[in-house]
Amino acid sequence: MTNSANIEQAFQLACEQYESLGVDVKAALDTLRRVAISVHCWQGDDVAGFEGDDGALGNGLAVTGNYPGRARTPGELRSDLELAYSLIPGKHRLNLHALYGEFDGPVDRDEIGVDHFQGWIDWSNSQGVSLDFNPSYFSHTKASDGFTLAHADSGIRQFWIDHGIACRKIAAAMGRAQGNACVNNFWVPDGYKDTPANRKAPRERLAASLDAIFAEALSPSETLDAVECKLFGIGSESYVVGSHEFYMGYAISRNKVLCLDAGHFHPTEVISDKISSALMYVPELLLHVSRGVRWDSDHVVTYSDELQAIMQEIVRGDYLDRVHIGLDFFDASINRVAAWTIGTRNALKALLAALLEPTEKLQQLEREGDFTARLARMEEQKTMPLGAIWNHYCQSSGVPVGAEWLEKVQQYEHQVMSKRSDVSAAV
Ligand SMILES: C[C@H](O)[C@H](O)[C@@H](O)C(=O)CO
Ligand SMILES: [Mn+2]
Repeated sequence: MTNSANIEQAFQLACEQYESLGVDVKAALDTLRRVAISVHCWQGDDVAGFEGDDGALGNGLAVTGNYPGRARTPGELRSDLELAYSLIPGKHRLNLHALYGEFDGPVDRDEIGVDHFQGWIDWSNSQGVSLDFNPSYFSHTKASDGFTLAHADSGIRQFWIDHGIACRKIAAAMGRAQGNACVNNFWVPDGYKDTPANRKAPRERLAASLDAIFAEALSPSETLDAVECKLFGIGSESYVVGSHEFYMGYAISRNKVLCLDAGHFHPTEVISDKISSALMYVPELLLHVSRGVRWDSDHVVTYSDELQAIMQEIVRGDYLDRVHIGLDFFDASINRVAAWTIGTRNALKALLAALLEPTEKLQQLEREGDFTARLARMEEQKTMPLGAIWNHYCQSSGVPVGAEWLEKVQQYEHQVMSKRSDVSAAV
């Protein structure tokens, strides 16, 4: 049933079903086509980066798995990304971390500049893939005790402040080059393994450091600053300086973009329920769409209830212009191009499902107090022929339909990724 005539026939039948509910399928697809997901570079190489050290990950982040073939150079990462983008319908963005610069020799984090990212800017231009950015506050000797911007030592704090300032300049240059704002997201691991005696002082230091980084006003048409909270990390189980309350207050009081990572809250706490509250008080949100599993916050995004709820909230609240959708997962136990493809296609599929809801009808039933009909219609919606619309969208976007994309990844793995030796052998 994957030949193109069958796909179109199934699409026509599905359109009739959706349209009988008052859903405008063409409008839904036009909207979906305009949404650019920010695909995270770090799934491609297990968050190792290109700083020329051994790429050992640390400071609250861990990648598990040893699937062969991770990207070891910027060229390999770009090639892997190009394959992933060719399997995902629509035009998307790339979210780069500062440790992915191209460095001739050792360049410390407080010294990085636009030159180190010119290769990425050129690539972005040639591919039509806009960039987002992140300072890297981990995997560094000056973060080895788990503190950076909230460090008690003013010299270490200043080093990381300078890193943040350098990253804002790079993000602004990216935004200028691509003609749209580069979202620059700040996440710091700072926290304590065990019960702190003073929860207040590190938070005061973090706020002061962030204020120093953001002191210079940069054009929002070039770059937007985002801040990301976390409940706990490996080694910061008892206390994280940048908690949800800390950053919610910080973003509101400084007019910053608030980043909500789906894996950064209590296991039963969901970010879908936070979107409409946060957007009452902050101008914009950045989402790190991820999937928490027990203690780990970064599994590949699947078509889960929470993924669907996140996309429903964005659509039902009419927030597409105020929410930047990014991804954040890193799984080294499966093919990494497949991980990107699965996670991004799922995010888009869930967004399509939300766009195909009879939102106005559901909200009208709710206003009228008809909760029986609201529940009945929401449940019926779950078995509407989403797959037929999705297949048409993939086919008309020139990307593989169904699991056909997997063959392309397997072929690439056989021809390219499997020939990569271990990182230590790469220069
Ligand atoms: C590598 C990312 O910046 C990182 O995952 C951060 O966004 C995060 O979620 C940390 O847990
Ligand atoms: Mn994140």
